Amino acid sequence: MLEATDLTKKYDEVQALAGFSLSVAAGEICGLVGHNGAGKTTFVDMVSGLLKPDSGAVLVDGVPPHETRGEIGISPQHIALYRPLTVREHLELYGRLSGLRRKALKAEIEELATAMQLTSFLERRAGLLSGGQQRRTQAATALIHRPKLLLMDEPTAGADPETRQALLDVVKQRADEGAAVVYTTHYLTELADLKASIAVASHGKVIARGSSAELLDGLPGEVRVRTTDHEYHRATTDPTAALLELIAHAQGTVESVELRNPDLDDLYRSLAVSDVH
Ligand SMILES: Nc1ncnc2c1ncn2[C@@H]1O[C@H](COP(=O)(O)OP(=O)(O)OP(=O)(O)O)[C@@H](O)[C@H]1O
Repeated sequence: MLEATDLTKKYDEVQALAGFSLSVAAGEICGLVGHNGAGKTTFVDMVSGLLKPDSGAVLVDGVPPHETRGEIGISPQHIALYRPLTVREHLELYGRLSGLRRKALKAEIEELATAMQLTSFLERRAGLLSGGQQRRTQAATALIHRPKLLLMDEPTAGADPETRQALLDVVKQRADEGAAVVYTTHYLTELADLKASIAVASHGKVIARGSSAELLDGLPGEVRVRTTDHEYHRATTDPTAALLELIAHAQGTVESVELRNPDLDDLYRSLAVSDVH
């Protein structure tokens, strides 16, 4: 569904994208992670057709993004709502722009408002919504026309747990219905919840790509032993051996033992992508 190949983009002296390639299939949620300034938003803007690459190509369903705008839903990183318009007017506007009319439009608005817990705010102006309500409205404008490609750039930034869960549930449902989703986030646990494949961006390119199981394979987890005297911990790919060794050398009486499998935070650290430009 999405094929991006060797994208480059330079802003004056900053090489924002330096050979960024990423493919996402229909029905797949791709979690795009990476440090601040890695190029995630630049990539999303390119796929949505807002920005032209210096070189490289983007194809959405086989054609360039500007030829298939109606099939793309975008939830930008920064809230971009029209303050005087109500939530319903936003959804009507975005729905109409994509060709939805009358009954079909009304039905989509009702269904999405319920799923995104927006029903009681439908007649409220965007300027009077709380931050979390604005986030949900923003995401809903990307979803209203059931696009084939969903670009969600940190859609849960600053959202409360309930808002976050409602959004994750709708994104999962849309992927189950066949949408390809690019989902950027700094909350790695969300990607486990979404059962997303992972793409790790660093310095303008994708440096690791696969299922989380593939990317976590071989990474060390952690063993912790707490005794009456001390707490011991060790990173290891062989938890049983590490645990026996820690217990053999621990001082005091063992109070608790904890085994932690590697998670996406470990992956992030192992790829050393936490450096900030
Ligand atoms: N309009 C612009 N003009 C100049 N430089 C820019 C512009 N937009 C982005 N950049 C630079 O390009 C690089 C990539 O930025 P981008 O916003 O794509 O990163 P990101 O991965 O989305 O970061 P974050 O996680 O902070 O949102 C950064 O160094 C940024 O400062």
